[in-house]
Amino acid sequence: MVVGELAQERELVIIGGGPGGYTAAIRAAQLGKEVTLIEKGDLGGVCLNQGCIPSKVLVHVSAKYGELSKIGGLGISMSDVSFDLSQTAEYKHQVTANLRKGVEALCRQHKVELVSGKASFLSDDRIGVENGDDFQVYSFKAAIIAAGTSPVSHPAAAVDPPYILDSRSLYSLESLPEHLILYGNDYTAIEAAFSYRILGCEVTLVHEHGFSGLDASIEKELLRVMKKAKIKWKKGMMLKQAVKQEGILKAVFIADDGTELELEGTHLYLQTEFQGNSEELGLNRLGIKTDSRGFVQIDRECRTSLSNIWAIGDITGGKLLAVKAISQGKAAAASIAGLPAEWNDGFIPMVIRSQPPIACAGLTEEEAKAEGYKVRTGVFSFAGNGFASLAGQKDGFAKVVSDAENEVILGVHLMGNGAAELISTGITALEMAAREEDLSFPLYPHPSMNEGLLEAVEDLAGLAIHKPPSKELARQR
Ligand SMILES: Cc1cc2nc3c(=O)[nH]c(=O)nc-3n(C[C@H](O)[C@H](O)[C@H](O)COP(=O)(O)OP(=O)(O)OC[C@H]3O[C@@H](n4cnc5c(N)ncnc54)[C@H](O)[C@@H]3O)c2cc1C
Ligand SMILES: NC(=O)c1ccc[n+]([C@@H]2O[C@H](COP(=O)([O-])OP(=O)(O)OC[C@H]3O[C@@H](n4cnc5c(N)ncnc54)[C@H](O)[C@@H]3O)[C@@H](O)[C@H]2O)c1
Repeated sequence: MVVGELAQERELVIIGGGPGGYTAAIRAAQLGKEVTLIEKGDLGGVCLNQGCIPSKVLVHVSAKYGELSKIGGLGISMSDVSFDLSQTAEYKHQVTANLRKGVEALCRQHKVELVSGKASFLSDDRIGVENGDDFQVYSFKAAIIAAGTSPVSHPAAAVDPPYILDSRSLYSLESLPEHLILYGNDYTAIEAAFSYRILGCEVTLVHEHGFSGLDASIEKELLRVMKKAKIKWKKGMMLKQAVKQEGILKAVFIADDGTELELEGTHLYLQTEFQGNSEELGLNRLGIKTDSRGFVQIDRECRTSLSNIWAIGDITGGKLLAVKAISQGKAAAASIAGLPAEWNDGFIPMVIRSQPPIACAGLTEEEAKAEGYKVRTGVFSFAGNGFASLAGQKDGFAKVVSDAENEVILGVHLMGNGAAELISTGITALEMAAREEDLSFPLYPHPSMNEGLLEAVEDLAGLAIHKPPSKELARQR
């Protein structure tokens, strides 16, 4: 091993080039800091290379494939429709490679020094970086830890890895699974259920509890759409054991009353727990406070228990989302630059790319009631929206939850085409503590899915135009 003799002096070092780390690097450079970004694998982290982007490539491809069966009625005819997962994989590689190149170019343009290698702390102001036989030492004034998490393997599965999938291997399959069993109630399980089912796989979704965090009416619509897509679904079952016997994967599930369910499949996805990648960094040696799962404890500025070290993204636990890592990256950079800084965990958008997608922010009706609000709700089905109708995408609805006492919007829940884009209006409204009128007064493009949200807001006062009156109102008239 070649060991650098002297510690090379740096101002700010960032460990991990995922969405948290590279956002922090660019923002800190914009704020005048000299930045060194250390990455042991690929720039872009889990999000770009295994997570957000690869999963959404499959969502996009399967949605296009699914549309083909409906285009006959539009006057377009096509023959010889086929699907080839290896070409999709090639497309995914091109997309991720281009995005990686983009991140690398941006870093260079902002004069962020990129260092390849595995970092670990030697002390509270020095870091070692190992790359093959080379070992370099850097001293720093400030550091940001953005090293992400690792999945913890599920205790009930004793099967070879190719047949057992976690959220990171689910999108790197070389061939389509014949029968994919998904055990989980998370975004990943739902997104994969739709993508793989639309591409022709048999899909069974099994979980112990309901889909976490969804408004009950959205969950009901999700189950209806899943049934329509022929995704099999079992609730209230816990995985007891998964084994591979004579080339067949067998998963045994057990209900509270002891009833067992045995499923045979080709692949089994297991929703796993995660642990922070703190051990390899030597955080315990430094005395940086972590919890029992290796998640680093931080304050509102993302500062750890050591005053010159910040931590951001998945390694800080809580909601493991790129959207949070990005917000924390900007806050940490601002804090290091001496600016007022606080990361925003107010209205984290919850997006599930089911088909059609779900996007929610703020309180569900059930949460608002539990918090003691006098709640009123407005609901508008996309079946009544002109654009949804012409695009043949009438599934889903918009629902708005508001405080009946002062008309302040408390939550926005969408399921329908374009929901992930449309939710930004809801988030802005929530962030600005908008009242119903703030959303119903502005003009909305026509025809567009946006009008679905407008009509849900109008429905709070029973004034949606493209919705029949309630039976009670119709009787009164
Ligand atoms: C299938 C899937 C779909 C997802 N979809 C979404 C989505 O739609 N929206 C969303 O917001 N989030 C999504 N996520 C979550 C998202 O990927 C993570 O929240 C995000 O990647 C966290 O970013 P991060 O920067 O904290 O860490 P990571 O992206 O995990 O990056 C950490 C980086 O640190 C590097 N590293 C670790 N240790 C060291 C070391 N010792 N030295 C040097 N480098 C090191 C790693 O190589 C890695 O590149 C998805 C995840 C998965 C798996
Ligand atoms: N559309 C999306 O936003 C989307 C889609 C897919 C996956 N994801 C993200 O992908 C990653 C993997 O997703 P997942 O759904 O498999 O995992 P998850 O984050 O939903 O959690 C998996 C398990 O770990 C537990 N857990 C998570 N964080 C914890 C913490 N800090 N302390 C204790 N327990 C914790 C959860 O309760 C759950 O049992 C996550 O980052 C997830 O948020 C996001």
